[in-house]
Amino acid sequence: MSFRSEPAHTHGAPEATAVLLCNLGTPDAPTAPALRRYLAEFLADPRVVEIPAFAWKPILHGIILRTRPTKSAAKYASIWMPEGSPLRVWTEKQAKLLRGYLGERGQPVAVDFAMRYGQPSIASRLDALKARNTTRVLILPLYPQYSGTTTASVVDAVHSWARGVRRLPEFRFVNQYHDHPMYIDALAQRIAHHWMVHGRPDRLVMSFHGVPRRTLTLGDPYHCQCHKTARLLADRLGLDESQYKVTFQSRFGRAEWLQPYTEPTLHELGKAGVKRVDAICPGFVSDCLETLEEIAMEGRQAFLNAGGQEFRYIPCLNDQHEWIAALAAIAQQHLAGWPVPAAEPAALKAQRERALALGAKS
Ligand SMILES: C=CC1=C(C)c2cc3[nH]c(cc4nc(cc5[nH]c(cc1n2)c(C)c5CCC(=O)O)C(CCC(=O)O)=C4C)c(C)c3C=C
Ligand SMILES: [Fe+2]
Ligand SMILES: [Fe+2]
Repeated sequence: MSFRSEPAHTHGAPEATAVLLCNLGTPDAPTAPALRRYLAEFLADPRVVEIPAFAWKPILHGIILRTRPTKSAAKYASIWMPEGSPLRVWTEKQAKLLRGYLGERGQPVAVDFAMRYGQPSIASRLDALKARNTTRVLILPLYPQYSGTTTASVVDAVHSWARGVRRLPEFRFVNQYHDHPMYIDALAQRIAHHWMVHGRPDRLVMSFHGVPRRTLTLGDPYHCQCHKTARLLADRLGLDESQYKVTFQSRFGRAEWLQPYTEPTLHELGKAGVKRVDAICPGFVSDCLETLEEIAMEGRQAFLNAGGQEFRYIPCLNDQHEWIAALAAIAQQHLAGWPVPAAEPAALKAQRERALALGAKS
């Protein structure tokens, strides 16, 4: 192990605080080679696929990475935006907007974003922050519900960057905010606004990304946190249990995942004569393949093909004002009490002179 040589600390250079928004990641292009690169990194993470490497690697490289990239690329092509992958476009926009909302004791807080898989990597953004003399970094995963498969994997990436660095910044990590009142409020307002325009459905389906069921029995709080988010949101909207349903989507592989599964549920609702369904994905804060293709396209078809009459997908929080305000509050709550270095003597002198000019007693 060797640590990089680094420039000596530049005395007098302002030390900075930064918030790094971390999302899952996405391919660079809707093409099979880009998907192969992305999925190879993603699916090799032992946090994501908990199968011993000797058993998993032959399946990943021999089967999955030969077949899935072409199929997935076509799906990505159907949702790609002129500026790029929706997940990246929205995450970048959230970072840009959040920059305008944050300020700490007169010190500006830098805001950047990174992806756990693909680009811009967490390591590359931490390098950039360090080069700007950032000495405090708040890691804010864009996952409201904690899961070992996602949140903990972001922490792993930060630690693996840290292993090669001589002079480390201080870190703080946001673990979860599934019940944060401003997050719940932003979701409620999203839905209420949608209902003001389109009217209320017969059933609101709240679909969360799934994880293997085994992780629940092994102690992952994800399932409970999804249900708590849903219950708080339903309370806030005045829905009783017959008016909404919590489901889990995106099952991968043959093992059992959290149930009930989203698509079969939509099919059953259509078959049971439920006429109108709205779907929202409260665990995703940025629209992406899993929401725009799997729910808004495939989910809609499942419901309509089974006899349902109207299906509306309610978009993610994306760049909604209430959501960025919630992110700012979450960041500020975690930045609170973080000691910042005493002001430079020159700044203190200028401050004193301003105070004297304003009539303060010396
Ligand atoms: C293989 C197991 C997977 C686990 C466990 C998993 C957990 C998990 N994922 C998200 C959020 C997202 N996942 C997305 C895509 C995606 N997820 C998996 C697999 C697992 N996810 C795959 C193979 C893919 C790739 C898409 C495909 O080929 O079908 C995305 C969208 C990314 C995008 O580019 O749009 C998100 C977001 C969470 C929150 C989570 C656990 C809680
Ligand atoms: Fe996923
Ligand atoms: Fe999917």
